[in-house]
Amino acid sequence: MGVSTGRTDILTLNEGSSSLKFGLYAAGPDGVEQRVAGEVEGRQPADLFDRIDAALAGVRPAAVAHRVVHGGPELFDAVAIDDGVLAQLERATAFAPLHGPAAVSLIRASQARYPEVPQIACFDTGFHADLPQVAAVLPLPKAFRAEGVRRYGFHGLSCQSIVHQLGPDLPERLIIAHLGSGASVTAVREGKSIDTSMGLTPSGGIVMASRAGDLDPGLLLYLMRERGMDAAGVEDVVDRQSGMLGISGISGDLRALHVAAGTNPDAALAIAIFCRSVAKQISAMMASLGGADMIVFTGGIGENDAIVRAAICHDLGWAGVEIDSAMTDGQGVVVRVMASDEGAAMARAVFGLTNTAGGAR
Ligand SMILES: Nc1ncnc2c1ncn2[C@@H]1O[C@H](COP(=O)(O)OP(=O)(O)O)[C@@H](O)[C@H]1O
Ligand SMILES: CC(=O)OP(=O)(O)O
Ligand SMILES: [Mg+2]
Repeated sequence: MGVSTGRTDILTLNEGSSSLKFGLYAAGPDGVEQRVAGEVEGRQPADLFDRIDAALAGVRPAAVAHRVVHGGPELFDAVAIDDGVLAQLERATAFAPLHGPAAVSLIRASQARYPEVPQIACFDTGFHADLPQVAAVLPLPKAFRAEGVRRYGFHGLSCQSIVHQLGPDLPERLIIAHLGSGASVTAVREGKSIDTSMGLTPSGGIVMASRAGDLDPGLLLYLMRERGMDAAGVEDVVDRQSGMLGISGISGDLRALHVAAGTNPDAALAIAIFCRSVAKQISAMMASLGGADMIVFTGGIGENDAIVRAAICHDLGWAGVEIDSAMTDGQGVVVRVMASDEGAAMARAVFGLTNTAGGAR
């Protein structure tokens, strides 16, 4: 994989629910360095790879890394995609209907565009693979576990990138609030995930842009029984019509909600419910960790929305959380804002994989 030069050019593709981010990283034994960054709003346009190639300016990647939200019950570590893996990924779309099919079609398109180039899947679930049973096991009949029904947890590449960036500053008890279109909160002890808000699928946990997050299961039964909805109908409601979009009736994007909030009480309510939901989940993670030393806000909202961060921290004042912890005497919980770099986490995983596998040097 061209490692003989000491650097491997890795194209990273990160398809989220609201955007497609790509990057070119030069990876070597001493780490990765980002050379190109790009983002496409929405999802896969027809000319995606023309746009990417234009941004790469003639660089031919030695590997393409794909962020895959869910690998199913067997795939957690970065893996080269062959026909067998692709079949597993297709089966795993059942666990992530909002992300899975698009990821598989992106992999196929990338294989067609770069047929000679290894395609590597990097999983959001990897960081949470070893969740302790008390967090991983869902309170259903035991037989369901055999078919892979468990808490998986997502945004793991984002969490890995935060842990990596913290380096020697990594505290024992860390809570990562990844707040983007999809949003989740993860409890990290000594660099390892010990609990996380999302469950079997990325539909669960905190309130999101258009996803409801955790719901009373009886509500789903109500929709099926009283509204006659089938699985597709329920999925559309809970994944696409709910969350801040559902509450406000206008948008799931906080930038639009802040603009509307002054005159539209439902927009203000959507923001308030989102912030409270995040604060409650952070509190839950404090229970799992026995307190917290640091909270990191990341993701599109976490990195950019100071109003939301302040509202969440206000709700957590009882726990010693202060938004500007640098101003305090160091007794409270440190609050940091950090940029998620899922691409770098993927590039590091791909470089590690190709080296440990003894890939052509
Ligand atoms: N300046 C901002 N203020 C508030 N929210 C923002 C801002 N910039 C981006 N966002 C939010 O971040 C979301 C995108 O976050 P991101 O982590 O990139 O999501 P995803 O990976 O799910 O596509 C947008 O939908 C928007 O709601
Ligand atoms: C797992 C998930 O929800 O991802 P995203 O936030 O990128 O949509
Ligand atoms: Mg994302």
